[in-house]
Amino acid sequence: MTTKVKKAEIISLNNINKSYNDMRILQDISLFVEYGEFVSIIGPSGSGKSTLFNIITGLTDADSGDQKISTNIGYMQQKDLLLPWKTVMDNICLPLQIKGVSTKEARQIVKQYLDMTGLRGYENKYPNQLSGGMRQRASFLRTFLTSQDTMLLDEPFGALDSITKSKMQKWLLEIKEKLNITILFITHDIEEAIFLSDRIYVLGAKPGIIKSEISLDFHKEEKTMRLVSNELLETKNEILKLL
Ligand SMILES: Nc1ncnc2c1ncn2[C@@H]1O[C@H](COP(=O)(O)OP(=O)(O)OP(=O)(O)O)[C@@H](O)[C@H]1O
Repeated sequence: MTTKVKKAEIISLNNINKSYNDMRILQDISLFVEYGEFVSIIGPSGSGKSTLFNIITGLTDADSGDQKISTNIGYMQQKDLLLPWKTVMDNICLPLQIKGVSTKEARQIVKQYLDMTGLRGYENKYPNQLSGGMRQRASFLRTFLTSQDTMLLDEPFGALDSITKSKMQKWLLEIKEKLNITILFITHDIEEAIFLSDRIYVLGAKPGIIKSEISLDFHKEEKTMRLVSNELLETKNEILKLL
């Protein structure tokens, strides 16, 4: 028997509750994320997933409960929020400039990541000249430069066609290793969650409660194998029954 060695918990929520206008949105949410993990949250529309991210990042206060965050967080929201009048390079430089880094230095920093993220050759284009996948890469790199530790990604591939989505999922796993980051990820797509994650929290709606925590131990090293395995169907059915 193998026992899992627990790594450092860098995000830990205990019994978080949140209501809007007397409507309970999140109820007794307890979850954790360990350093280096890829954790997904899957749940129906309106189950409070984005609200949970807003609470973790401090954009919204919980009504009750405890949270311990011991990591720097970059938050990539559902909309890519790239400024249409700025080039890709200038969009990505923004968070660094806001931190006080000079334009010249910010550009030098961004240049180091262009090859790794597949953005080389696109840096002088404007967001409306990019495909959906490229926009998400630019948005990802901009978010990464705000934190460099932990990324909260709210349905980053929700609007992409299935071929681009599949490429971007593989890209994300590669880039996660290269950048040595932790990811907390929201998705509606069960196969996407199974492919990408080390663990999944399944959220129920009205109110948003955690119905299950699923560890994905199969094909941990070679995640593409998951998509053709028997375990995929079993796990997919398990999640479908919960939703
Ligand atoms: N600032 C707010 N004021 C009032 N109600 C809000 C506010 N933010 C969110 N809500 C409500 O809280 C509920 C949960 O919203 P939230 O966006 O967190 O869900 P979600 O699971 O992320 O949904 P989706 O998957 O559709 O993005 C919804 O009913 C939403 O209308």
